[in-house]
Amino acid sequence: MDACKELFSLPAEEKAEYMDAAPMDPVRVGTGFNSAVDGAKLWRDYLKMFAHPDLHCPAKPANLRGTATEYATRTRGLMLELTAAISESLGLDGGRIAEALNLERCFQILVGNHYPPAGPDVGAIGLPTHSDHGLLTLLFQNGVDGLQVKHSGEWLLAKPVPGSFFVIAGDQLEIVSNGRYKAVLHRALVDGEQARMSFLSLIGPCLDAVVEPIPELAREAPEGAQFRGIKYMEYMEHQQSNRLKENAALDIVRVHREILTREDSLNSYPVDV
Ligand SMILES: O=C(O)CCC(=O)C(=O)O
Ligand SMILES: [Fe+2]
Repeated sequence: MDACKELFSLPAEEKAEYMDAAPMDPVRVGTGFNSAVDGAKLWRDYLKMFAHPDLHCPAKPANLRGTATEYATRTRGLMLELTAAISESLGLDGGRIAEALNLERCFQILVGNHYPPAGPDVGAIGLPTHSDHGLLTLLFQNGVDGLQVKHSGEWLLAKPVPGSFFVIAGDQLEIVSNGRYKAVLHRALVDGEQARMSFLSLIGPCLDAVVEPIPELAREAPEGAQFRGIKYMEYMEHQQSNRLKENAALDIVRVHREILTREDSLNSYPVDV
């Protein structure tokens, strides 16, 4: 987190090469600071770097690469263990999801978010409502709250236990589990006085893997397969490059898809997550 803070405070010319990056470039630095998008002020600086199969990292600050390598390795190990437990919770063999998604070559990304204090600007938000495109995300924050999750139609403040990770289920988990696990809708609010930082490690399937409900789960579900198969890479490109409302990316693969009104699909933020 310190290395990340240092990166955000580097002069703009040191970060410039990563600031013009496109959604699928392996290192991206961005700011939503003070930018008005559809009337909402996004209040966030971020760093994103692909961490697996290959780690891509800005050259500065000098200690970032070492820290990121260790962080990526350890959090990946933990998420693979969680995936095995999830697999068993679905009545499958522990290795079944890892095998179906080729997790040996899983895609992993590290994200650092910095939300400066918003002061009296009550209209500012950190990150609008979305679900994460991957399988699982581990979120760690500095002691300032702001993450909210939607549960039974209500926004609840997620208060991670200090020193622990908060686990977020992503879109690929919803697909592969045939909807038994739901991708969590979440958003980040900003604090009036304190800067908030969050650091995320996300794993997804191998980019070439075609993700679909595990056949055993689809067979035992009365309504059959809830999603059609899609290559994870294509899913991610779709989610990252479109103006989508909340978790509407899942709708492109949903079999019994709800009909979106034109207004619904246009009333959206370009969410860069
Ligand atoms: O900062 C947070 O609490 C949430 C960040 C987040 O959801 C994301 O980067 O995808
Ligand atoms: Fe997220």
